[in-house]
Amino acid sequence: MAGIFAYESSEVDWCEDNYQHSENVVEYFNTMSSFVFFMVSPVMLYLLHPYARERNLAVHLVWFMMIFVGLFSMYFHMTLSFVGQMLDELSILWVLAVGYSLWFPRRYFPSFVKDRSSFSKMVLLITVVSTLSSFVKPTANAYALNFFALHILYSLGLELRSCTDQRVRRLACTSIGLWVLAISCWISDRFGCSFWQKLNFCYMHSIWHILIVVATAYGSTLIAYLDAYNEIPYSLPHLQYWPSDSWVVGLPYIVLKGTSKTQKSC
Ligand SMILES: CCCCCCCC/C=C\CCCCCCCC(=O)N[C@@H](CO)[C@H](O)/C=C/CCCCCCCCCCCCC
Ligand SMILES: [Ca+2]
Ligand SMILES: [Zn+2]
Repeated sequence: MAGIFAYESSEVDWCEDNYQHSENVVEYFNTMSSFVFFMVSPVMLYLLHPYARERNLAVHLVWFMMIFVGLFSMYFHMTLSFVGQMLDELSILWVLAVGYSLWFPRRYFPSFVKDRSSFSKMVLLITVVSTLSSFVKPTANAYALNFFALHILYSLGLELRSCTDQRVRRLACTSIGLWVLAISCWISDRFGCSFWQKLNFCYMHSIWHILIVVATAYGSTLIAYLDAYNEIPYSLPHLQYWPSDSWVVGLPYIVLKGTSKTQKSC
């Protein structure tokens, strides 16, 4: 039993050299870069509050749980333990489950699902079964999780087919661009380690941490915007960037310009 908590008891070992900067931290930069979860999550909780208050306070669960994803990611890279790996992967699975329950467009619900509450129960059941199955072949979990990103991109493509709003399209392009960069880093750390070792630059997984958090901030705001547009159109949702709309870098958020039932804008 103690073995599953032991340092390096996970079958996964990322490209970064182990114990390079501390004898207690296996992968120093991968551990430290997980700090970005703690920086972005509180800002997103703050920025999404007006939308969450109007739509459903459960929206806050996504970024609240992302703080735990960051915590478990730090623990995993610090120890490379089996428990760390499972906590890291299962916390991502449960964030995805909450995201799907809240935001999956109701027009794509399977025909036997009558409302969002039944859909959430179905997602809960699938997530519990997936949690149990994840112990069967733990090395396959990360690949399975990445397939959800493909499904999210596919669903976004369907949603955006008829949208001509330039702000929405720009956010979609940035989200997808960030995700492509992030997943390229993840794959190249996994499969191109000998190349990065020759360059003496084994930090692709650390860069993935930063990019995937920002991609999630962009992607989840886009999904939340489309949800607001469909589910609470009277609130007249608009996209803005924090700290300033005119800055090149910033985090997107939703401003609700209407409070009573008025017409749609996109
Ligand atoms: C309609 C559905 C809406 C759902 C929206 C929910 C969005 C948030 C979901 C997940 C957050 C991703 C957090 C990533 C944490 C990374 C921690 C990590 O690095 N773990 C690795 C080990 O250290 C592990 O190998 C990684 C496994 C792969 C995780 C893949 C997660 C899928 C990411 C989905 C991101 C959506 C971006 C949307 C872009 C348009
Ligand atoms: Ca390593
Ligand atoms: Zn990681």
